[in-house]
Amino acid sequence: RLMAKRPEYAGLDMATCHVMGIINVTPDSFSDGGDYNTTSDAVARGRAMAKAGASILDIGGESTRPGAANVSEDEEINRVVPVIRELAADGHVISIDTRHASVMEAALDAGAAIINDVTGLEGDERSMEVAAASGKPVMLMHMQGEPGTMQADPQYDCAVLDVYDYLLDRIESCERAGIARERICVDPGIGFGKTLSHNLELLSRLAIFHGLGCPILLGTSRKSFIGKIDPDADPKQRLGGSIASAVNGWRHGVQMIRVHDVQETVQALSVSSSTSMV
Ligand SMILES: Cn1c(SCC(=O)Nc2ccccc2)nc2c(=O)[nH]c(N)nc21
Repeated sequence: RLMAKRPEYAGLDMATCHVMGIINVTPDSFSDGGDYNTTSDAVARGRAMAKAGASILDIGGESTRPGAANVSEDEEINRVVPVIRELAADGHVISIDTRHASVMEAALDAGAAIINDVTGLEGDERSMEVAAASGKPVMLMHMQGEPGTMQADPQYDCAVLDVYDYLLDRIESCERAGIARERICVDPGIGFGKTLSHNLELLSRLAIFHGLGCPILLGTSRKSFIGKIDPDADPKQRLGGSIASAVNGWRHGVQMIRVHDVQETVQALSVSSSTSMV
């Protein structure tokens, strides 16, 4: 009897929903002051997230928020490599959140298992070749414009179909470069060049992206669309909305969810799946 091959991505079973923990290795994310605090705090946070049930730890050294301070590629490397090295040595699955090829190379060398690029491997002309040569899984996210200006006036004919077409184009570009579809994950890029209504359209029609034949990653945690729905909520007061949008993603069959609050999200997904007759 032919055994059905269980869907897999980065060694993870794609028949279930995984939580990806966010680790921003930027001085303002952790205690201000020397790198020692930043590295050791980030490593401790990663270990806690893994213990709380995160399947992947997403490590980034450059904030992509509008108005964020610029970081040199070398500074970005100096921030993320020590953290990746320690957490990869523990055996955790690490994704490197970067749009720079040089940072991808350093992170992969330090043990990163996945490339998470908010520019869909377009932000640096060497990214595609670095990703292809690495043989590692990639995460392709949609962004309209650049982080600094993307929220000025986002325009789409139809946000869902335009994002779908972009992701299909990026997948085909990756395949031409030798990246098999089996090592590609797609992501609609909530908050990256989208108005509130664009974000809500995408969140309510996430299942369409299964048509691309790749696992789907969703990042909604603490994002400003939640603050637009509940204007009183600053980023640290958006757990309810983050959880609700994670469960919505799960309901649409999303396979990975990128969050700050791992334990709470893991619990919400466990209760959601336990209370739904499948
Ligand atoms: C690196 N990265 C980011 S950073 C933006 C962020 O968290 N903003 C934010 C966080 C907290 C509060 C307000 C805004 N978002 C995604 C995503 O949605 N998908 C993938 N694949 N990678 C991503």
